[in-house]
This record gives sequence, C-alpha cells and structure tokens, in this order.
Amino acid sequence: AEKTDVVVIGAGLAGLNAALLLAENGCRVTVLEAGRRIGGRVFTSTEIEGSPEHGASQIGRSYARVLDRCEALGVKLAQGSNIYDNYAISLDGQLIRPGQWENHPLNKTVGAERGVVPFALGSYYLAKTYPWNTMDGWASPEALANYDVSEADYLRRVGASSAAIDLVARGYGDGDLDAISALTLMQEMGRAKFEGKGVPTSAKQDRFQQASFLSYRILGGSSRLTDAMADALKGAVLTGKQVTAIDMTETGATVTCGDGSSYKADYVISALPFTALRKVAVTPALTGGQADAVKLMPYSGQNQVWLRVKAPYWEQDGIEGSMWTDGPVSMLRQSIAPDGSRDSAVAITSGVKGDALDRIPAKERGEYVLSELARMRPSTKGKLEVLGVFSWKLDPLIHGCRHGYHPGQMKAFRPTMAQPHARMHFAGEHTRLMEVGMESAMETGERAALEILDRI
Ligand SMILES: Cc1cc2nc3c(=O)[nH]c(=O)nc-3n(C[C@H](O)[C@H](O)[C@H](O)COP(=O)(O)OP(=O)(O)OC[C@H]3O[C@@H](n4cnc5c(N)ncnc54)[C@H](O)[C@@H]3O)c2cc1C
Repeated sequence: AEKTDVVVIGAGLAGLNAALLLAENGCRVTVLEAGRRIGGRVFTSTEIEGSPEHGASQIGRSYARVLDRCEALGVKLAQGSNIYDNYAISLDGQLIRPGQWENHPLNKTVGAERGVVPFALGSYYLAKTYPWNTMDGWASPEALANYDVSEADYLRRVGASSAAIDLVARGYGDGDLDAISALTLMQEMGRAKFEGKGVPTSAKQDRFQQASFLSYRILGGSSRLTDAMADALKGAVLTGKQVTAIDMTETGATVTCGDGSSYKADYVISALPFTALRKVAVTPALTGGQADAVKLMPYSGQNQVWLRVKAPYWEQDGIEGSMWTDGPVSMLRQSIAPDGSRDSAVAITSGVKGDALDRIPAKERGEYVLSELARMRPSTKGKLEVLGVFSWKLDPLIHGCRHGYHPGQMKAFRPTMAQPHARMHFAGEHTRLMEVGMESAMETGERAALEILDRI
C-alpha cells in the first residue's frame, strides 16, 4: 500500500479544502473519491441542455473561504441568477397571487400571520423568535437542553396558529413537522439572520426575498471550482476509489477500497456524508452518540425536473412565473438570468413527495410532472418541455441532498459526532458550526485539517 501523511476520503468541497490546506502546510495527501466525477454536491450537469446545476449554484457575498479559493485558483465569478422573484401559490387547487394571499378565503391563519405567504411562515417564526444573539447559539448546551423539540412543538410554543403550522408542514414536502428538530432549522436561521443584517425585510416578503442579498455564481458552472481545487492537488486525487474499510492501529491507518487497493497514512479524514460513511467498516468501531449519528442521521432528498420554457405562460395568466404548490411538486422555480431571459425552469420536489416522484421511472417522471403542473396551472400546458431529470436520493454515492435531525437527535449526536476517533477526523457540511451551504463544507474541511496539523 502507498503511504502518505493523510488520506482524505471524498472529493467534495470539504475533502478538497482539507486536502489543499494540508498540502499547503507541507503534508503529503491522497484524496480517494468513489465516483468518476469530482465535486459531490457541487455538480454542473454535462448531460442536460443548458448545463444546469444539480447542486450548489448560489455563492453568498460572505462566503470568505469559497471566494478566496476562487480568486487564488483563477475561477471567475459572475452575478448570480435571480431565483428569488415572487412565487405564486397553488393551494387546494386554486392559483393565488402572493399579493392576494392576505385577504384570500383560503388563508385561515390569524393576526400578523395573515400577511405572510405560506412558504415564508416557517422562517417568519424562526427569525422572529430565534432566541440567541450569536450565530451558533443553536449549538449551545442550553439550546440542546431546551429546543431539541419538534418543529411542530416549537411553532405551537411560540404561538403559531394550527392553520399556520399546517401550511408550514405542506411547504416542507414531507408534511411531518413532528419528525424535524426545530434546531435543524435554527442552525440555518442563525446564519441567515446575521447574513441578512442590514437588509430591510418585512413580513410581506417571502423567504426568498428576505434572503435575497446579492449572490455570485461561477462562470462556466460550479464544478469549475471543485475541478480547479482537484487540479491544484496535482495528481493527489484518485477517482473510482470507493472506500469500504478504515482500519486504525496505534501507529497508523489503512484505508481499503472496493477495487482491492489500499492506502496507508498517519491520519484519515472522512469527508463523507453519514449516508455514505455508514457503509464503511471502521476499526476500532465508532461508539455511542457518534456511532448513532453515522447510522441514523436522516438525509432528505430533492427531485429535479429541468424544463425548457417554450412560451411565456406567465403572460397568459398574468401571474408570477415561479410557483409554490401543496401538490405533488413542491415548487416550479424560474431562474431569471442576469440578462433578464427566462427560458428555463426547474420543478423541485422534496420530502416524501420527492420520494414518491423517485419511484416513477425516470423516463415517465418528467411527463408526469408536466401534467401535474398543467393541472395546477393550466397556462403551462404545452409551454414547457422536459430537458432532463435528476434525484439526489437516487445518487448512488451520496443518497440525499442535505442532512437533518429528528427531535432529540441534535442533543444525542452533536456533542460527539465530529470528534476525532482514533486517527480519524470528520469533515463534511453535516459537521458545520457557523456557515451554510458551500461555505459550511469549506469550514469543516478547514477544521479537520487544523485538527491534524495540531497533532503532527
Ligand atoms: C440541490 C442542492 C442545492 C444546493 N445549493 C446550494 C447553493 O446554491 N449554495 C450553497 O452555498 N450551497 C448549496 N448546496 C450545498 C452544498 O452543495 C453542500 O453543502 C456541499 O457541496 C457539501 O460538500 P461536502 O464536501 O460536505 O459533501 P459532498 O459534496 O457530498 O462530498 C462527498 C463526496 O464523497 C464521495 N463519496 C461517497 N462515498 C464514498 C466512498 N465510500 N469512498 C470515497 N468517496 C465517497 C461522494 O461521491 C462525494 O464526492 C446545495 C446542495 C444541494 C444538494
């Protein structure tokens, strides 16, 4: 077996950033990636016309690590597409303009809630009641002790009406707010509240508008960044290496791949989502809350149907092109390019509704989604064409789009799940503390690299 100082498992942003930092600090590093493609959840499609982004696309203005790497590697940025335009509402089979919502007969919410569109209600309550004045307050012992309750319980606690809670549940696409820890959502909110500071918001704005501080995108697609990071590692990234076992002793670690090859190192970084790590045999075995986290942490999916807009259906019915729905498709999202063109859209579905779509064979899924969109919004009939489909739950290596916690799991998992275990360290967006999205993956790669540099 080849020997290096550190083997990093997984060539997503977290693994690549860890490997680059270690290499920049004089370590010999090998990165093992199961797929033939670099980047994980950074994935610019090469199959679908227009090269849409299956994963990360929007880069926040405060993503210091991402922006820094882009600059250092010559990866060019451009202004992000606008995905935050107003969303129409399709509820109980009726099509409603966001401006009509407050006084609409289907709006059964009460008091100040009435002015908040259904898909913004969850974040409206979270932003209003976020109990801490720090970004990582959600991770404090006090938070773990008192707030690791279901989102439904939390919303009741802060006075949301049952009609509002029902709408929030429909918005998540899985309908089960009892299964989501409120702290999962507060983790996002902690960051968003501070990132959005200074941007005036009002309850009349939807979630997307409230978060619509300007963003960047990568010219040529997000994969340009992860490809450039891998290139900078000069041959240290090996693809087609699906890790199946990590064996550690007092003096070193051996990492074995499905193709029979093995790699020796002093230390190992797992930059795998827990959905993937749970399939790897680790010796000595993980224990306690850490073992439970790897085995049980839930990941939600996301189903995408990419569409060409053949004619402006929004001009026919005079309603916003994007639409939130309580039907079998979570949302129709139109992205408005910086030049104002609106010729593509994506139907995105998450939660159990996404799982239901996953069960429809890929060839039929797109047409099914088109027929459901036409039922909810007749003006789309004949004006949309399927370009391709993709599902993160069906991705054979990642098995999901993002991690979450059931009530009680944050308390059980957080204290130990990212702690070093023997010679193994943990990175990946699920182990993040302060950041969100791509920046969170970078943050965790940095932490794991620094932990190892401290030990050498
Ligand atoms: C639909 C979607 C939209 C998003 N949009 C945005 C956005 O607009 N802005 C933003 O900032 N963030 C966004 N994100 C979040 C961002 O993409 C992630 O936070 C980040 O890419 C996660 O990186 P990671 O390195 O933690 O994990 P991953 O990217 O999942 O990397 C894990 C890697 O491990 C590999 N692997 C799995 N099993 C094995 C094995 N046994 N052996 C070796 N390798 C293995 C995988 O193939 C993968 O390459 C989005 C994510 C999704 C899914």
